[in-house]
Amino acid sequence: MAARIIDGKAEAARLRAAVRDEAAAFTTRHGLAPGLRVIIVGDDPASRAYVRTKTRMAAEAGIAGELIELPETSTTVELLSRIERLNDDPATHGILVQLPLPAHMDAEAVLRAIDPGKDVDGFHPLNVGRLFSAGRSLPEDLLVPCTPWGCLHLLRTTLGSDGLAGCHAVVIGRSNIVGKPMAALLLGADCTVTVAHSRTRDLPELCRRADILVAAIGRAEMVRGDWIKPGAVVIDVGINRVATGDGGSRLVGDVAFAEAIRVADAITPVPGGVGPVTVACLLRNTLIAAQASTRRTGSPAPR
Ligand SMILES: NC(=O)C1=CN([C@@H]2O[C@H](COP(=O)(O)OP(=O)(O)OC[C@H]3O[C@@H](n4cnc5c(N)ncnc54)[C@H](OP(=O)(O)O)[C@@H]3O)[C@@H](O)[C@H]2O)C=CC1
Ligand SMILES: Nc1nc(=O)c2c([nH]1)NC[C@@H]1CN(c3ccc(C(=O)N[C@@H](CCC(=O)O)C(=O)O)cc3)C=[N+]21
Repeated sequence: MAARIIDGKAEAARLRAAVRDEAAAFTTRHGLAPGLRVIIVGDDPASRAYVRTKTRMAAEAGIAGELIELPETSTTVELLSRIERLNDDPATHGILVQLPLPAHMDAEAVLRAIDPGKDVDGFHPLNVGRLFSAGRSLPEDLLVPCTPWGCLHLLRTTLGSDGLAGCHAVVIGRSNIVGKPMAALLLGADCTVTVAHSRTRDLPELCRRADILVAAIGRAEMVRGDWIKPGAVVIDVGINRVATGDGGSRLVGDVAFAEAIRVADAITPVPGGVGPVTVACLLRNTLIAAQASTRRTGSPAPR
């Protein structure tokens, strides 16, 4: 039987509707909408398209989103001073710096400079540390990286809230954006977790032992149908643009979808899987950051 297709687009719409209700209540209470600032450096067309989606979705959810576009030639110091100003701005509750940054910039220093309370990507070392030291339940105000949070959310909607316990989860990829935080969240959900990467031996054999397989590699359709355990749940994080015969292009994931669908119990498509849920989580994190800032100070102004 063909696998269930996990509808990330529909789930994202549900998440955004919930954010919209709470954002409206926040705005009424505080006279100020939750505010998100997305900074993009350089003019990579794909990155620009993503960030435009983020700010448009924000507006629809009642979040005041603003896109800050900086030239490729900006320096780390210039970006840091921009972040400092946003850290001090009471109307800014969430700050996201689109990655990757140009190679001449010090990305680590940039991520460290963002106020951890406004770090809606969850990439600041303080938030990373809180995530990795959390147990089964995450602190309510913790800003968790959006993509892995979205993957966990889709797994819970597919398997039920207790359906993950005891599962062997294999995560392919060990980046700070996806693989590592994904592993931390799955551990917190009582999975037995294996993290694979480019030096892992016999990856197909390892994957065949996974009840839950998360692919975050960045290689088009690398995971084949015969790597998948019958009945497994497959989460495909990969976003790869490949050329089509007619001179156009299309998006594919890291998993060979047409093969996998014949073996898996459930699978996320690309597009329409993890991507939209990632964006919904960013809005959710902005709301959480805004709410936490008022708890800290009694007003929306964080200082
Ligand atoms: N849907 C969404 O919301 C998002 C999607 N993405 C997509 O997810 C994918 C991964 O992103 P990201 O984590 O940032 O990518 P990175 O390039 O930072 O990490 C890729 C990981 O895959 C591993 N890898 C590469 N080749 C192989 C291989 N042949 N066998 C096993 N492991 C391999 C690397 O191993 P090693 O560490 O050894 O080099 C690395 O750990 C990309 O397609 C990206 O576009 C990313 C973020 C959000
Ligand atoms: N600081 C930072 N935070 C990020 O979260 C971050 C980042 N940098 N850099 C790039 C990656 C990538 N990423 C995506 C988010 C949504 C879709 C998405 O919505 N994709 C749609 C398709 C979009 C299309 O059609 O092009 C989908 O999968 O259906 C894709 C990719 C977030 N990232």
